[in-house]
Amino acid sequence: MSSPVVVLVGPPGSGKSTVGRVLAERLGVGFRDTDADIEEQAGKPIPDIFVDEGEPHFRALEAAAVRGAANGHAGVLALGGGAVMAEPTRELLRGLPVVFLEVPLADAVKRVGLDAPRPLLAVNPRARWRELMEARRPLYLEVATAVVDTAGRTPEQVADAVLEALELNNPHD
Ligand SMILES: Nc1ncnc2c1ncn2[C@@H]1O[C@H](COP(=O)(O)OP(=O)(O)OP(=O)(O)O)[C@@H](O)[C@H]1O
Ligand SMILES: O=C(O)C1=C[C@@H](O)[C@@H](O)[C@H](O)C1
Ligand SMILES: [Mg+2]
Repeated sequence: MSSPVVVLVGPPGSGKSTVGRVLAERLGVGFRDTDADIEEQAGKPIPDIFVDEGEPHFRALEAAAVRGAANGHAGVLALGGGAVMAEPTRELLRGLPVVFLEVPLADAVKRVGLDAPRPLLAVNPRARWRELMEARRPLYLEVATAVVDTAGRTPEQVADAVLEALELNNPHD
């Protein structure tokens, strides 16, 4: 069974999806994003899943999506921001090259404010983001084999730092 060459974890706005695509292109491998897998399977956007079926249902779909991708996808894999909250998911990630993309609150709020709606950050995004990070930071650190700071870096620079952290060959060097 094939497994990912890089798994990206981190909070909303850390750039997992954006950097993941850059990394996949650099490495010449495929890219998968569990958020996209869930939307495809459910046939609707994530905010609609939260509204129609609730967060617990979304988390169950997410755990299944990570299981599928961690056991069959040989490229770059980006996880949803909350995927690491599930213990079975953290267990699955053990032994895989997992990079925690760090981002300070100010940058994250700037970034996610410009992007698609995120149900957990719909109200009072700054306070919510801080709360999420407090609960999740230890979990991101638990699964990570490397931590990369994204502050003040473009997605391309973050991709370079990820390759360096994992000692993977960067075709751009
Ligand atoms: N290093 C960066 N510098 C500036 N903007 C960035 C950077 N990385 C990502 N962005 C922008 O931030 C927004 C959020 O990025 P992205 O969707 O990749 O985050 P994510 O970590 O996948 O979030 P989620 O957990 O919600 O899936 C996008 O608009 C993206 O273009
Ligand atoms: O941080 C979170 O809990 C989430 C992040 C997104 O990637 C999506 O998975 C969803 O919006 C939930
Ligand atoms: Mg994403």
